[in-house]
Amino acid sequence: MAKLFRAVIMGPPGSGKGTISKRIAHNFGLQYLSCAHFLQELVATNKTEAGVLVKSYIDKRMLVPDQVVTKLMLPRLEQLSGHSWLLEGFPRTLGQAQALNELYQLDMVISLNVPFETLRERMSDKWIHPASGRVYNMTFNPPRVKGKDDITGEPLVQSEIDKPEALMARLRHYKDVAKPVLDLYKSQGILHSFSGTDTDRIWPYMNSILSAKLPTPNSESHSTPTS
Ligand SMILES: Nc1ncnc2c1ncn2[C@H]1C[C@H](O)[C@@H](COP(=O)(O)OP(=O)(O)OP(=O)(O)O)O1
Ligand SMILES: Nc1nc2c(ncn2[C@@H]2O[C@H](COP(=O)(O)OP(=O)(O)O)[C@@H](O)[C@H]2O)c(=O)[nH]1
Repeated sequence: MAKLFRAVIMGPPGSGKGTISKRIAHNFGLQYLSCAHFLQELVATNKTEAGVLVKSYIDKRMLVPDQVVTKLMLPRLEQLSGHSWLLEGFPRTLGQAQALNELYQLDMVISLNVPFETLRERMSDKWIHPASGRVYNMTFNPPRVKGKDDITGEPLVQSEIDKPEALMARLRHYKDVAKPVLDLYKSQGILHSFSGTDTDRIWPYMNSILSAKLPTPNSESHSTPTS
């Protein structure tokens, strides 16, 4: 059996983690797990103590405490044993990275660096379908019908947290929390940073680095799914 590949993608809000993760998962046949989506699903479907606790943090857009999130994510990862995977949004903190390190040897950590001004422009053009989390950008990946989700036809909304002041605060927070995590992965020699203003220009570099490390079950081409 081919060696399993374990990767993590990191980057500030709006840097294209979700967009690029879907391309990687599609091209290389990895299982893609977004921690935020996983937590949101848990909140929606699991009315246990854990679900209620997670909801109390998500409602305030706060980070869920490390012990809580690792206790949920690590068993979820165990369900993916036998698969190569790409994690987005986990680990977010040094504590989470250390907990993950105890169980898995990561092959690669992708870090996206996108200038603030670009993030600000993107976020002012970003629309979401709240129920599914599908994300659109009015220039980069617009919905088929203006203002409507491609799958359900329901209305798209813009979020308060994507407005410039809120974005600036989220960015500052990201930098503080991510720095020790990135330092750890750098010291392990597995950090690959990609800088740029356009996902479509970053992607070919990333694709070629990944192609050297991974077999490609799917072709070079990519679709830009929104779910
Ligand atoms: N690994 C994690 N550890 C703790 N809390 C988390 C983690 N991942 C997500 N959350 C929480 C933080 C928020 O309350 C909520 C949504 O997270 P997320 O969608 O990542 O938004 P965000 O604004 O923090 O970042 P981004 O816009 O980069 O995705 O879930
Ligand atoms: N204009 C533009 N928008 C982009 C580009 N890449 C991603 N986006 C959009 O930027 C927003 C944030 O992207 P997303 O992948 O959700 O970033 P994440 O928050 O890091 O997961 C979404 O609306 C995307 O459609 C790009 O290269 N140019």
